[in-house]
Amino acid sequence: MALFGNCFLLKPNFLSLTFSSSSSFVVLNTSKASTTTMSLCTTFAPQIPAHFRRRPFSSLPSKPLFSLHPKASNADPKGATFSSFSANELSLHVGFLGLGIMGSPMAQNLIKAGCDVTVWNRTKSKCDPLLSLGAKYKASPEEVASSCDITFAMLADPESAVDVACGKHGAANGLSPEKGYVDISTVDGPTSKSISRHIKATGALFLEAPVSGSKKPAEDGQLIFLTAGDRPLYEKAAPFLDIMGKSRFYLGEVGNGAAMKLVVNMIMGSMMASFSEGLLLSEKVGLDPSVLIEVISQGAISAPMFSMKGPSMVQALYPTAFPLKHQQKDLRLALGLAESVSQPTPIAAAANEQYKVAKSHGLGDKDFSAVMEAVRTKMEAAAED
Ligand SMILES: NC(=O)C1=CN([C@@H]2O[C@H](COP(=O)(O)OP(=O)(O)OC[C@H]3O[C@@H](n4cnc5c(N)ncnc54)[C@H](OP(=O)(O)O)[C@@H]3O)[C@@H](O)[C@H]2O)C=CC1
Ligand SMILES: O=CCCC(=O)O
Repeated sequence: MALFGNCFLLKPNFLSLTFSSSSSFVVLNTSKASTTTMSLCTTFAPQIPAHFRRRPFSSLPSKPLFSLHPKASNADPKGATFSSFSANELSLHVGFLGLGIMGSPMAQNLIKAGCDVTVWNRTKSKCDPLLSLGAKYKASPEEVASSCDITFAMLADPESAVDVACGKHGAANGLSPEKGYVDISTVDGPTSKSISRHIKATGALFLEAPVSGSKKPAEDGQLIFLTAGDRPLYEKAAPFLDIMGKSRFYLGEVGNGAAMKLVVNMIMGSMMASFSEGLLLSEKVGLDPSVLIEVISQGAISAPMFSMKGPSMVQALYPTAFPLKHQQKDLRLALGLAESVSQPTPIAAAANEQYKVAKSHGLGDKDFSAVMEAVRTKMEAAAED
């Protein structure tokens, strides 16, 4: 990487970024040679008004921005063995609160890896499949937290995350020093900070750890954890995160994990709304949307999400992996995050309106790809005008 005046030159195959697994420093790997040079250079874009131009980077950050750890186990691809974890780590008692689409397979992977897992869910019947795999049951979050060393929570939204952590018979009542609480739910930073304060008032440690990845990655132990909070708890929970996920980022102070997750999901929600518009437009102008999906899959805007969800969207089928109501919640929270720093986000705001319409049509429990039905309704209404 070189800086030439205003130009920031990257040789993508020559320099690859890797991240040390033992420290939080970003490492530049210069081992791969290439002649390709890509430039992000303000002087190459004189038509862009100065105040919109990208400011040149003056140097690499002097402080690490985050640390990334790839999966630290030598688990086989099916998740059958986890021999890199010591008996000591796996002997910790682990609690799991919230057994929805995500929580159930995550807890199941912990049980299958040999962990001692105690579960609780508001709707008790959802515990049954896990109990038959060997999990223990407690009747409240408080009882789970008091019987476990680390308690994970995977709840629907800020309200339920607060209630389960801080409410009557909430986890905080069962916590004490030496214990830890890891909240995996997607919530906003202020909510996460408030939960953190409650948890830490008990002497226990707190980590926020929302995930990227949906139902299938949860089943396959391939989630991406976006963690922030007490570093000692991050280290203690790492073997369990590695059972449930393929990588983990440690992002510093509580709120940073939540913010990262909301930014990712803001982009995702806008992408899906835009993809829906494209599928419907292609059909309207006489193209085969299935061919559009194939064309996209071969080009620069290819994304697993389009290839995986596109074929069922074309058939107006939306089998739920990520509920639409949660995507709308994330857009709402992301817009709040943007507002807190006075950043305009008109694209996300427009996408959010589509999800709100879809929700009002009773599609909240369908997959978020059902936003296409809101786009379709608008298109049909416009055709009638
Ligand atoms: N599905 C996905 O692809 C992904 C989801 N997420 C996020 O993970 C979280 C969980 O998602 P997911 O598993 O899909 O959601 P689900 O709707 O399937 O599960 C939600 C869970 O929260 C519980 N819950 C809801 N309200 C309350 C309440 N008031 N008190 C106690 N428990 C409550 C539900 O209990 P009950 O069974 O009784 O209803 C259930 O266990 C959300 O924050 C979501 O945004 C993150 C990444 C991917
Ligand atoms: O919050 C949901 C994220 C879904 C995904 O990352 O595929």
